[in-house]
Amino acid sequence: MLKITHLHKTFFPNTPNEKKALRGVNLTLEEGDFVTVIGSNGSGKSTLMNCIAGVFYPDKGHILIDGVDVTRMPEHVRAKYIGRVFQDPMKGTAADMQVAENLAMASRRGKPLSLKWSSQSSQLAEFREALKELDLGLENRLETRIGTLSGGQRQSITLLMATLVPPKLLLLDEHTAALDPKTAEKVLNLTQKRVSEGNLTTLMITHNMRDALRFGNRLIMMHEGRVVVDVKGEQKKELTIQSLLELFEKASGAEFDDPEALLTVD
Ligand SMILES: Nc1ncnc2c1ncn2[C@@H]1O[C@H](COP(=O)(O)OP(=O)(O)OP(=O)(O)O)[C@@H](O)[C@H]1O
Repeated sequence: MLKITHLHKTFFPNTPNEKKALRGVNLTLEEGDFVTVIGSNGSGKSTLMNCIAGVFYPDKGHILIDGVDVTRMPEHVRAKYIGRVFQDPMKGTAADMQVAENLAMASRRGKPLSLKWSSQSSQLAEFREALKELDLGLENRLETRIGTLSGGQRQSITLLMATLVPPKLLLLDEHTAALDPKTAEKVLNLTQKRVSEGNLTTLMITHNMRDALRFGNRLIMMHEGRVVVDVKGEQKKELTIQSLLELFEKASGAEFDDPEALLTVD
């Protein structure tokens, strides 16, 4: 489904500020893989996601989504394959547009771009049903401007929009980090539901090790621009924070003197 080979990305090459963000990432995801991604600050997690989404191109290597080489495909063109939710609840939705208008836009993924949207009652009923699932009382607020909603409500709608037309790949970049714990839990449970119902191939970056262990069928850990730990299936189910730290130390040669300084445990 997703095949990444020898991906390299260096920012400000050949300058005193040179930063090798990706140093040969290899990663293959099977259809339906739900992969949690952890790693210390600056290990390359967001850069990897940005390369996959086409925010910028890698210097070397290839990215294939469902057999299509998207490595140098413009971001707006490959957007038809990808659903994305960012850390910032203000991103991903159009604040000045109504809830229904935002959802209508999302329902047109992969179709020709058009700003025109007609409120077909069948579509409105579909949106109402989908909003009901969120359990946030939004099903009767289709005409509310998104900008007036709370961060948690907005992030839930962004998640809904990212999955309304099932994407080939769902990218979640610390999408609950800016929410209070209770709301974060709700959005994570919604994530789990949407991913398993749609059998969505998903990459979810998190700084929370418990969430990384709790969700998904596979976990990868990045360090200095590489994937250093990749655990799946039964082995993933049996992982504990302690065994994960040991795996990391073995694979990277680095020591976690203070794990909490690198990753949030709670
Ligand atoms: N657009 C950019 N321009 C310049 N440098 C960048 C850019 N994006 C990332 N970097 C640098 O590349 C390195 C990897 O950053 P990246 O954001 O991918 O790490 P991360 O693992 O997502 O970290 P965090 O957990 O802190 O979000 C860092 O040194 C960062 O400063």
